[in-house]
Amino acid sequence: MIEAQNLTKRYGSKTAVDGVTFTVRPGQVTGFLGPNGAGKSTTMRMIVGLDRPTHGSVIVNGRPYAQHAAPLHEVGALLDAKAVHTGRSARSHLRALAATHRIPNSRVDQVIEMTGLSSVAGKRVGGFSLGMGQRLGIAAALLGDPQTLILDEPVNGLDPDGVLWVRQLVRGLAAQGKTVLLSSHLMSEMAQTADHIIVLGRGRIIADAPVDQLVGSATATTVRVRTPHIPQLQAVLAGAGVTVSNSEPQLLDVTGLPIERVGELAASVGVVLFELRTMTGSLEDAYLNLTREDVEYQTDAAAGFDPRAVLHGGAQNFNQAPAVPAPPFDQNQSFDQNQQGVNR
Ligand SMILES: Nc1ncnc2c1ncn2[C@@H]1O[C@H](COP(=O)(O)OP(=O)(O)OP(=O)(O)O)[C@@H](O)[C@H]1O
Repeated sequence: MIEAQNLTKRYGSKTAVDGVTFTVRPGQVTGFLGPNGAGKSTTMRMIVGLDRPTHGSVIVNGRPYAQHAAPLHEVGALLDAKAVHTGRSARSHLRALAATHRIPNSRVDQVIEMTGLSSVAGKRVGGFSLGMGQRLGIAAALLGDPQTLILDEPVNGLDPDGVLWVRQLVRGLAAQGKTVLLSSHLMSEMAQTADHIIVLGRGRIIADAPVDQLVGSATATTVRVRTPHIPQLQAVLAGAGVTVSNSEPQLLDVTGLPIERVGELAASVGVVLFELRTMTGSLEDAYLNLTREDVEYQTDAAAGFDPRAVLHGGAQNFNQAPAVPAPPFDQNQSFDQNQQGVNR
């Protein structure tokens, strides 16, 4: 469990995190969303004591991170996959971390296998691709079999197999009762992975709700009707609180009426329907609606885009079997044989 109270971080005149209060609960995956510069990474760094709050506090599993005697067993964090000694092999990097907590080498081998790094475990980290570095960061986060995991953009640079693996991994960890806080800019992926979402905008919390609730409240539900009798249907639908848009021939999108009522009104004037269905918004729609005012670094395209117009259909058990085996690398494709490309 992560509990933040009035957490604030200022860098000079810049307020990166502005009095946020939230709880990240065990047994579920909590997605941490927000535009670039919203304060997600700063918040995550404060959770693990890498940044000191200007005001407020944050505790993990009941106490500040720095007060845990064996933090790797409490909190596993992937914050910056590049923060690794490039001259070491993946295995020696993990063994060095493990030695700080008397974690046995057998656990190192286990997390190497879990993260699909077996074939490159002896290679220097300096030659790892971005995706391999991410896997190594996830391996390090899992090393102490912690109760709480904090993963900043863990799927960044992963191939589709890797993205699927991370999704299954974190879902499995949450199912074991662990607390998982995960940031990502991939909304479709987050929609499939998270149970609960916290959205930050300019350092403040914009939303903190279960995914379904967030999508339901931040997007409009539309009834889509396909009929050859558009004018007759439009005439009968016209009324207070009903919005009808006609984006294509034979197609109407109706907001403000339940699907049953649209069907009844069509029947009342003898209009034949070829299609009648409810279209709910996506997490991406909800996110874009929520953060429209809070995007600091905005492109013209994003500024002019109206998302509302687009609706789419515990215990330290080192012997625990890996929940989801990771797909191995194609070593020939992913590994920089010349050891030149650091974190490509
Ligand atoms: N060490 C620092 N010194 C000064 N400003 C900083 C520092 N770290 C972060 N900031 C600023 O604080 C704000 C929040 O940054 P942060 O990296 O937490 O955002 P973020 O939500 O993680 O963004 P992104 O999605 O781009 O990773 C930004 O304006 C950033 O420039």
